[in-house]
Amino acid sequence: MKKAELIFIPSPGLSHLISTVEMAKLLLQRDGCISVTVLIMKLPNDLVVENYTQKLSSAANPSSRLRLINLPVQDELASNKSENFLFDFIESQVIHVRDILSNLIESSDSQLAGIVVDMFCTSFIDIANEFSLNSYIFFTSSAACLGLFLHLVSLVFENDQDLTQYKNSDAELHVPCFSRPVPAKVLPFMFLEDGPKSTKFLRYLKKFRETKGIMVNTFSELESYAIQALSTDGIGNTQKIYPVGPILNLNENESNTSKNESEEVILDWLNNQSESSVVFLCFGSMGSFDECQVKEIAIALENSGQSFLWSLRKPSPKGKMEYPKAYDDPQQVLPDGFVERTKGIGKVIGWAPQMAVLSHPAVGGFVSHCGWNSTLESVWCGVPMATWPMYAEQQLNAFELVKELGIAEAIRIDFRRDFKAESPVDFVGSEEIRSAISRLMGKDGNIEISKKVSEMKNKSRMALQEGGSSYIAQSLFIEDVINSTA
Ligand SMILES: O=c1ccn([C@@H]2O[C@H](COP(=O)(O)OP(=O)(O)O[C@H]3O[C@H](CO)[C@@H](O)[C@H](O)[C@H]3O)[C@@H](O)[C@H]2O)c(=O)[nH]1
Repeated sequence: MKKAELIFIPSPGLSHLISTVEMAKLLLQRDGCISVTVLIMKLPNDLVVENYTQKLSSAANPSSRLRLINLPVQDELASNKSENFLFDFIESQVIHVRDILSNLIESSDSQLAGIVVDMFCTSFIDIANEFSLNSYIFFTSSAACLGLFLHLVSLVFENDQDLTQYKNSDAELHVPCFSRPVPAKVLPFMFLEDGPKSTKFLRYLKKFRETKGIMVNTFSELESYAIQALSTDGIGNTQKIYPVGPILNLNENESNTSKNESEEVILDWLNNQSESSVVFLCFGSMGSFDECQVKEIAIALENSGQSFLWSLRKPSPKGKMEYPKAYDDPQQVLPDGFVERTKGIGKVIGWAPQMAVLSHPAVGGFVSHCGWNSTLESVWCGVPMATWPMYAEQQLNAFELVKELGIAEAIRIDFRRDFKAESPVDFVGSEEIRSAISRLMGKDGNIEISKKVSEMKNKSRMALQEGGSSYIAQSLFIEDVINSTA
């Protein structure tokens, strides 16, 4: 039987790549007729992604229906410091993607069923159109975020609104995917800046309308309101929405970039802590704080008396889009004597084996930047969160988690940090952090939250089982793909 081949094109960076690859693997597992080629874009000097793709390639067996093609790394872009760096980089790949698609159409023993791009890669939809291929989106954030993005597109392109009016504004927006008004303070900052970057991103998002369907890394039980709104009047278009998640990397070995601290040592340490006693702090692949804020967190942890596991990494060099790296010696930024005084109850690490940590029974709470993958991982493991968003759509996620879904404590909802770590624009004092951690970890503080998170843990697992909501959504997507190649 002729196979249907999908071409996945995630944007550069680990978080989008990992969930895309996991999505691809799941489709392969679900249907023997599907094969997938993932086109991988690596930013210059991205050793983290390099490491991940190498492990992935060496694990793939030759008969595998998952194929990886590395798009050329363009070193000259390493010196591009423009605001639009990411978009320039992605657009510079158009020519290569066109060549690859053309070759695949000629040579493949499968029929190309379409391309699946993520939110930053919709410029490739034009190429799919040239070859009369279908386009789909794999949306790596929440359904509520998707709803907001589509709403902003219609405000700008249909209602001629200028989004910069919401910068530093106390206004609230009525967004179909949210049951309550959304404060302008939690809108992704990128949209509020006057410049080519926000215009470009909005144009990318407008192209969602040209796709046949949108797979969202969420599940119906978690975001029922948003998904209902999207499926009825949220978009006003004909795309199908497929809540297919949570799509997680349960085999972390592939993405573990740990250098200083092996997973074993960390898990051994957790093994010696009592159940639900440890607060885990981790701020995603790009998360870091300046020294002042690091000290404040340390004071809060010490004053809380709570056991802790803290993934602490140093800010990337100014103006560089690099992952923060572990400190050679974290004591250089921690308060004097902190490591000594907290020995036994606390551990400071670099990159964390996050899924393994969240799955460990000793972990009772998670201070998170609210990246969507981290959010889903926390829900999957039934660990309540405290929100400390930093950039991208994380403030919106924090708002959703705390106010809409009631599954997280707030440290802050609208904290912002400059993506390029050029200047901290916000600061949280130790007492505010300590008191949120106490609420998160306290025996009485978060009963409602704990209850809801533990319900969602069960529901997230059921959603993926045969007959579950996400399983059915995956089947519908597969049916659409197979039918369109018939
Ligand atoms: O020390 C670490 C840090 C991160 N991770 C993993 O890295 C991923 C991080 O993903 P996510 O939580 O989504 O955060 P970001 O890396 O910040 O992801 C980007 O992409 C997400 C999905 O679109 C967005 O929600 C975020 O705002 C955006 O910053 C997760 O799987 C974590 O388990 C680790 O394993 N160890």
